[in-house]
Amino acid sequence: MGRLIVVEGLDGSGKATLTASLARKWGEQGRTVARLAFPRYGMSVHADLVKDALYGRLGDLSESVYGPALLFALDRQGAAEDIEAALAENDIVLLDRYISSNAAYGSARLGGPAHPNDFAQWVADLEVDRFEIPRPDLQILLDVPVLLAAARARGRAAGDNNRALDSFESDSALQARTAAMYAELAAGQYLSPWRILKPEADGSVAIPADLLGPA
Ligand SMILES: Nc1ncnc2c1ncn2[C@@H]1O[C@H](COP(=O)(O)OP(=O)(O)OP(=O)(O)O)[C@@H](O)[C@H]1O
Ligand SMILES: Cc1cn([C@H]2C[C@H](O)[C@@H](COP(=O)(O)O)O2)c(=O)[nH]c1=O
Repeated sequence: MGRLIVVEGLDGSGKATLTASLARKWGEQGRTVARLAFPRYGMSVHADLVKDALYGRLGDLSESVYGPALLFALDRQGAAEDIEAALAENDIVLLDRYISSNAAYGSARLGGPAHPNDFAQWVADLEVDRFEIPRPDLQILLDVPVLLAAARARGRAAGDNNRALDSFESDSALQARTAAMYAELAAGQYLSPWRILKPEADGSVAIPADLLGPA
């Protein structure tokens, strides 16, 4: 049975870059790695609907906190069997965003740590207990300063006509509250143990040797 490892962090924090780098390094060690990113745009009707909500194309659903969170969760429920199968066949299943994205962004939309709420528990009850979505073995928080992540997200949007900032990405106060929520979830070991990776002064992220495991 493989390990389910998740990379979490803000929009533009470098999750896709880090997951690619982790997969390459584990592959070089001879480990088999399956990768998946959430939301599964283009693969799941729920992911495509939530994208519509993020770009204001679903009326008042965009203002809802629980509505989009339910769509994100249904996207993962639709992938649960594939994740179980990938765990049976690989050493590592590596995910770019997972259940904690829902907990962090939804709690932040309700006000973040300054307005304590039970949204993260609601997400765990829904996704892990009710939908039986596999629990992660390890979550890695890419703890990049909010302003750096925002600058990268803006830079990517400027260079790619298909990557205009969505309503979460363009809300800098939401991003700051989400960063605080991620810190809280990691400190509380939400759903699994967490590791926190911070960038070096030049923005690069060093992967600790013990995270890669024995060569
Ligand atoms: N260590 C790094 N140094 C410099 N630029 C980086 C680094 N990591 C990522 N970037 C750049 O920042 C941008 C965002 O990176 P990436 O797509 O990996 O982030 P992400 O967290 O997956 O974003 P999102 O969640 O918004 O899709 C990209 O243009 C990428 O090339
Ligand atoms: C999976 C997931 C994502 N979100 C948030 C995080 C982002 O701001 C957007 C879309 O994700 P992307 O990586 O920019 O494509 O949605 C969320 O709130 N809940 C989730 O489960």
